[in-house]
Amino acid sequence: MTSARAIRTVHTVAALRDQVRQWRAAGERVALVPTMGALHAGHVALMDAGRALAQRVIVSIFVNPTQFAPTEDLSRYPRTLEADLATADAAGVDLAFVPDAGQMYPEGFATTIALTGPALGLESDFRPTHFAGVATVVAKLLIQSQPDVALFGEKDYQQLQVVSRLVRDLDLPVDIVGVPTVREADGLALSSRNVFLRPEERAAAPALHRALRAAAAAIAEGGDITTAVDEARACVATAGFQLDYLDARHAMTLARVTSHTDGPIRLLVAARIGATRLIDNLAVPN
Ligand SMILES: Nc1ncnc2c1ncn2[C@@H]1O[C@H](COP(=O)(O)OP(=O)(O)OP(=O)(O)O)[C@@H](O)[C@H]1O
Ligand SMILES: CC(C)(CO)[C@@H](O)C(=O)[O-]
Ligand code: BAL
Repeated sequence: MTSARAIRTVHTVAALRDQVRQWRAAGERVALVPTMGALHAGHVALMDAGRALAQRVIVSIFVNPTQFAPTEDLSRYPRTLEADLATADAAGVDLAFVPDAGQMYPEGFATTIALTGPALGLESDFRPTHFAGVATVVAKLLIQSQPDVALFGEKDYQQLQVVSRLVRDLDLPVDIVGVPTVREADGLALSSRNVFLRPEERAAAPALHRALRAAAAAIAEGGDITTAVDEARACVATAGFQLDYLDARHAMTLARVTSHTDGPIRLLVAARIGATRLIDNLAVPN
């Protein structure tokens, strides 16, 4: 026997706003979890964190076309709406906002957010239009739903820094909360794109996390940062990846670091294996 779902699904900004207005009138705090669907345990961790911080949790599910370049995987991005609604419902989410592209980008749409700071380099060297698309859609989602708090995964670490900067710079009245990366037992970061990995690629994939862990440990023990980064790059390549980048950066500004005194350090990597591009990152312990 299947029980009825408690989650409500809306497709329009008007219906979303109406629901949020009612919650606010009742004095309830609202959390937003923005996603592109194909939900997994990483997304559920964001929903759980939202539940702990607010009485009401909204998940948005929208595969945002403007953050994909024409050459990227927009058309094959996994779309599993029915399963996603069941997952969100089981996680205690109150509302799923599932707009279509016409709702988010009506005829004549002509506005994009321009970024510098943490958006420069790393992902932007390989996906130059990506963060403008992310920042614009995230700003829209925050303005549409006006949550008290919005949850983002550390898995997309540069995105988290870009969104945190965006909210400060545009005075958006919302707390941005980062949630630690959820991993498979072998260390691979959960990601919607992991479904594309062929068995031999899946077997090789934990090398990303292993390489970051080894480099983080070496740097934490006082080892030379450039040497540790070079060794990690070599490990990733040996495992069969083509490296886009692997670098040591300041944990908040994402400026390049070369010395232990340059601030809290984060290691970030993006690499391709077969037809799949994976990203990961790790803090260097102080
Ligand atoms: N393993 C994870 N742990 C914690 N948060 C995660 C994890 N994977 C994704 N998230 C977060 O979930 C939110 C929605 O991400 P998204 O829908 O793009 O899923 P994804 O698994 O990151 O997919 P993709 O394969 O596109 O990177 C983002 O804030 C992202 O950082
Ligand atoms: C934040 C986001 C939902 C914007 O489309 C997306 O970039 C993602 O899923 O990380
Ligand atoms: N999680 C980031 C979404 C993207 O790669 O477009």
